[in-house]
Amino acid sequence: MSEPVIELHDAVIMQEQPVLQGVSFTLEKGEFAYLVGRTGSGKSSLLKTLYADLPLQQGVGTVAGFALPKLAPAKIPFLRRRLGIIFQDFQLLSDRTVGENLMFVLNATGWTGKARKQQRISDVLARVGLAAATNRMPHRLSGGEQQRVVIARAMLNEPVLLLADEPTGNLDPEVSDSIMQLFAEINNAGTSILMATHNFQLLEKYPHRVFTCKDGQLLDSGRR
Ligand SMILES: Nc1ncnc2c1ncn2[C@@H]1O[C@H](COP(=O)(O)OP(=O)(O)OP(=O)(O)O)[C@@H](O)[C@H]1O
Repeated sequence: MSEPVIELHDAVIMQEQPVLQGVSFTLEKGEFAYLVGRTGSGKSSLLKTLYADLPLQQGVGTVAGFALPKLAPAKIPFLRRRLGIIFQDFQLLSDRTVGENLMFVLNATGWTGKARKQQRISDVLARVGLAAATNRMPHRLSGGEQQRVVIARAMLNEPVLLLADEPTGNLDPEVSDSIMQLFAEINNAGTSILMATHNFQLLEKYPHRVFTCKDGQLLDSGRR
């Protein structure tokens, strides 16, 4: 069997003080899991630890094959290249077209060859149903379309894992549904997904494994 995409053992998730303690879980290749819990319970902090925005100071763990404790700063971009990271607020560069936003990431992650890069941009935009949006400015797109561009951007480097923090937080139910369907397609193609959400309707409608942050611990509620 291939190694898990995420493996944490007895990890402490730290902000200025411990947020979650004794965190142990694995997420297998191709698995989809939700991360739920009240405001301030530690969902974002856990995700930040997984993409090395917060250091893992206690416990052991690997993400996408990178050992998290003592991960050298120079290695962090290589870890992030294996991940797709998606937030609630879209964080597209507002002064560049959709295509330029995606080109920016390809250039920053070492892609070469103009035709190859343009082909990759066309491919990911087609995958999220926005083939015609290359030359549009982000603010001319709806919230749902902007989130699709963010997902396209996250897919550029064929990540093994998508980490999504409230990806439907600003979207109405219908648009949230279409984002979930897109996630399902991405997941079915083999990418693991860990998604923090407050939206329990999505959990009911698209059942997957559920992790709950509660009282400083991470509980594995199993599949709903
Ligand atoms: N940058 C920071 N510096 C210090 N403490 C922080 C920081 N960010 C979050 N915290 C604290 O860490 C704890 C967990 O916050 P976190 O943002 O991980 O929760 P969350 O479950 O994602 O909340 P929400 O659902 O509101 O996004 C909270 O007590 C919060 O105050």
